[in-house]
Amino acid sequence: MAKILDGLKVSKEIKSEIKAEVEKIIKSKKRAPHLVAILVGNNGASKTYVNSKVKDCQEVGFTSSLLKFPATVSEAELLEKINELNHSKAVDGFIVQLPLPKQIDQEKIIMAIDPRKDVDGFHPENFGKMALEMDTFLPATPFGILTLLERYNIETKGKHCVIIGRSRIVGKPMSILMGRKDFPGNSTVTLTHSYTPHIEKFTQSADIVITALGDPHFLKSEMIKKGAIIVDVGITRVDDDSKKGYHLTGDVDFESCAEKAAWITPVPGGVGPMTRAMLLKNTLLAYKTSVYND
Ligand SMILES: Nc1nc2c(c(=O)[nH]1)N[C@@H](CN(C=O)c1ccc(C(=O)N[C@@H](CCC(=O)O)C(=O)O)cc1)CN2
Repeated sequence: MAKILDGLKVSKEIKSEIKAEVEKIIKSKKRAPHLVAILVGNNGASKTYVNSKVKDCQEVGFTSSLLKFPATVSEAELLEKINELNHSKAVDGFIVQLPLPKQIDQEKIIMAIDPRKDVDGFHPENFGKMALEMDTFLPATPFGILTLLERYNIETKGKHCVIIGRSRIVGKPMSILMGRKDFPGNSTVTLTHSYTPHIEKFTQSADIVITALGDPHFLKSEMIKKGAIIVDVGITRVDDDSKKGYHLTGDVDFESCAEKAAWITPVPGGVGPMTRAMLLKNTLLAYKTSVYND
């Protein structure tokens, strides 16, 4: 039976480490780090995520602002706000919650963010630095997965890591990070996607499988090898009769895969909370490296 990679527990440890650092900052009479989150439209999951990001900031002693825009907002309006935040001395880092409505060019928005405040690590300059193993903000979800593996002392060196999904937020950066020379990296990486025929041919030989598809129960036990490490990034809301009206399901068929794997992340309580903790880490880094904080 697989052991659990408990993202909720590790995220709490990381938050308390950050909180201790913030207490020292405040004691030395400096201002607290400040994160701004931009939310566009009414996507239920996005609302949940930004609200939890604001709550996380309160928990560790950061200040934060949540800027809400209607789904009809123009690209020009958003760009104007980004320009304002880029120049604000009071803002260390900011994020634009994705996905954005169709009329907004996501790449244009990301490109407009000052890379020094890009605590999501999505700007091409930061993505390039990540690929070249230079110091920068790492995208929160892959950063969270690496930290989770590191805290559980999971060996990645020389292992075959198969990633399912090539999104800009998870799959693509994850494929680069797992192959980097620093720990936990040094894996041999296979990046699979919707045009990969017979994905099971790859996952069956993988030491580590990372799924980021949003396809509930996609990864079945017959697709993995015994003793594999399974990381589930998928979080799908499935409608039901509960009070909330839905429950969360990952890409992994948890019950069957847990019988065969050595380690596995749960959904909820796995990668999601780690994503949030890493955003805090990046915001603290932005604060420490801010040109306004000498
Ligand atoms: N600007 C960004 N947009 C998006 C990102 C991102 O990193 N930056 N990633 C995802 C969503 N995401 C962060 O924003 C995120 C996903 C999941 C969780 C989380 O805490 N999940 C919980 C369950 C929460 C729930 O009740 O739904 C869990 O898995 O235990 C936090 C953040 C897309 N957009």
